[in-house]
Amino acid sequence: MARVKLTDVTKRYDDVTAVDDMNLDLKDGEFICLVGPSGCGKSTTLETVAGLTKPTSGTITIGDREVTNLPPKDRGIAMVFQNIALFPHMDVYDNISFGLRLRNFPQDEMDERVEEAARVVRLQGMLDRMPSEMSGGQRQRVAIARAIVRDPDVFLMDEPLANLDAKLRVNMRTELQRLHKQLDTTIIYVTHNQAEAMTMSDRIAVLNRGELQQIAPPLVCYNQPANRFVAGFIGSPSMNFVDATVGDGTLDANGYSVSFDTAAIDGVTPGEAVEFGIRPEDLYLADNSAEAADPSRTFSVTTDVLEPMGDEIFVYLKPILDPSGGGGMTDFEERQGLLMSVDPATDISEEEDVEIVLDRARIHLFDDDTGDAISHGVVADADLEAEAERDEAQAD
Ligand SMILES: Nc1ncnc2c1ncn2[C@@H]1O[C@H](COP(=O)(O)OP(=O)(O)OP(=O)(O)O)[C@@H](O)[C@H]1O
Repeated sequence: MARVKLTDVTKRYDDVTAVDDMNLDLKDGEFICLVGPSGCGKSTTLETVAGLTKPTSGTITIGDREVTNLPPKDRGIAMVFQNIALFPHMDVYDNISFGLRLRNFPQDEMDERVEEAARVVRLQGMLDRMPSEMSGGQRQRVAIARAIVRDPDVFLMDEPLANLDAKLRVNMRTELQRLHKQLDTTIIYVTHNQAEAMTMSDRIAVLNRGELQQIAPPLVCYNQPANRFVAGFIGSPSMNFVDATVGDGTLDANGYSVSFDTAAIDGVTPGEAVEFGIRPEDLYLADNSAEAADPSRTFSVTTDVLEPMGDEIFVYLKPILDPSGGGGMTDFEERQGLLMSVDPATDISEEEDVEIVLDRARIHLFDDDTGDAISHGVVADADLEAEAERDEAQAD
């Protein structure tokens, strides 16, 4: 295992900046996922570490060696790609040991390494099988074993599970986590799959347009996104965003006000336009009259389409209208309504008028211009206490 460091790495292709001034510092043994929309520079970043692409500027260090100008074979890395290219005419043993044979490894050491790698990926007893006699998942494990035998300091994986069916993907995900624990190797892993990134990584690096947006443990990216982009990208379904104005101790959107401790947040002033974000699971149906009677906490909405997902129901809400009746159409109305996720046992139907509550401790505020996060879940203590008292009184 080895520390991997990218310092000011930029990669340009003619007029495209694929990677823009990337700085990453990965600890020994860390599992990092690179995520972001298509074309954001994930693969290019990985290729610069692999030595398959030379950065336009910047340096790359693996362990204590600068490798920026070294060929791939001298970097102590092994790669596993999406399209596993096993040699069809070779059995599993020969496929796994291919790289070692090229390096003229002695037979007994080669046997030992292949056996060990096969054990780690649970392919013992299959060494004389041909690739055509194996399932997609088994073939993928051969590809991983081929990387393991090289005993690399760093594994680079580019969508290694992308071609597998959903069930196998989940199995392989746990296999990779086990492998990481067992080998204790630094892994840089490119994926489109959020579940993979959330479950496997020590930290997620979120990229957009070649730029690093945030690198942090999965739950930090989820709960404290650095900016609106990360907030919208991490989490499925996506966070709801609403244009709002900062009031005096309130957050106002479309004629509604939520009491909000604006004084506790640095850098926002009354009258300022902000964007607030709330995740679908942080919206609730008002289920007691104390909540419903408190206009600072509830909104009257009409349900639109319902999507029962098995473990939850996605409830699309029609856009909220200004309760004063004034104002008419607003830009909020032209936007999509909010999405709420509720328990599958909830008694709810389409076209139903409901009162919803939003969990104020889970509101994210973003700068309207830069998209940078201003705050996450700031609620005045006094408000929370008052709410708790009302809820308690209601319960009695
Ligand atoms: N060899 C190349 N020549 C020119 N442009 C390239 C080359 N390789 C990548 N690019 C461009 O660089 C940008 C980043 O590409 P990259 O493949 O790194 O993105 P990615 O995040 O891995 O995308 P995906 O998720 O679709 O695989 C894209 O705009 C792409 O078109």
